[in-house]
Amino acid sequence: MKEPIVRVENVSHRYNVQWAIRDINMEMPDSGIYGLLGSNGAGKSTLMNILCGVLRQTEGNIFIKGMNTKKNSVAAKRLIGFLPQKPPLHMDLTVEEYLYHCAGIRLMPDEEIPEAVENAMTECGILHFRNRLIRNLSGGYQQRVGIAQAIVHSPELVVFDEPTNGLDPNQILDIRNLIKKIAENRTVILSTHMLMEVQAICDYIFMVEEGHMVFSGSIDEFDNYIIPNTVFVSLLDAPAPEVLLEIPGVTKVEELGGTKFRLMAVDVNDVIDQMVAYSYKNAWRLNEIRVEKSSLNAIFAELSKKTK
Ligand SMILES: Nc1ncnc2c1ncn2[C@@H]1O[C@H](COP(=O)(O)OP(=O)(O)OP(=O)(O)O)[C@@H](O)[C@H]1O
Repeated sequence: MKEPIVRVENVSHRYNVQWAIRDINMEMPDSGIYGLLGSNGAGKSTLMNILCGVLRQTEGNIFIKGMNTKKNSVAAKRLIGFLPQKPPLHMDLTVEEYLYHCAGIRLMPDEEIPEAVENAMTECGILHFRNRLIRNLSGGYQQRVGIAQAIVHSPELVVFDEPTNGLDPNQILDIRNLIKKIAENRTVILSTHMLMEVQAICDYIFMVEEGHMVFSGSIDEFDNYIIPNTVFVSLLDAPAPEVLLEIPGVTKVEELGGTKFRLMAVDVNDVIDQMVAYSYKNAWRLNEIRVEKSSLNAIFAELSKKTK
């Protein structure tokens, strides 16, 4: 059986007396973008730092391609690239000098470094700034350099801790596009407190609240987790709401004004089939019907309440 890229088993961490994360389990079998979502102080950075070997967990184990990071920390770290929340940039070096330095501390063989630095600068769109001091770059380009240092040694797993924090909207879009490109042939873990960010670029979500994992799954599963889907209908010759409530599978009817309704459903697909059939039979003149998904914001608020 193929080893997952990342396996986190019962990991807990305590700073002094206070537990920051408790009994975290995660598995990332393949390439793609895995979002680690949580509000401020939820434990994201603690988990990222442990995953990348910057911090040693109090309890539990982490396996990178089957290697236990406690026992094979150097070999595991070769497979990981990390952009921490505060990028470890050296402002007085040029972009190229800095990336040579980073490739060196990742123990790359000397002869492989020039090509690796060239590739990382090309991938991150900073080739034209190779001779510029990092301090003279904009925030967005400094972040690109931070990303370049995370991929210079061609890691299979790249971990970004809040990579778009503090950037302006255009820079955020640029960095997200770059992360998507990087994830085409690597596994990427991205931590964020922004639901929009997860929605925009992630394939899977892990959500932590107050140190506990409260959800893991795909975006669709996340969306359906707490609040059931609802069906929006518009009928030109609508019956009374009580009549709609009699349709099998409809649990609640909300009037939206005019001849529009929101139907709460046990199974939305089933209710759509029923609604089409009933409308045809009773000549309600169905004008529009569609599934309404709960916003991630609503789910986030519900999940946060659940852990309180
Ligand atoms: N070095 C430390 N010493 C003591 N407590 C810490 C330390 N670092 C983090 N904590 C505490 O651990 C908990 C989790 O913090 P962490 O930074 O991992 O959360 P986070 O989700 O990354 O939040 P943020 O987005 O604000 O960085 C918080 O209660 C925080 O105060």
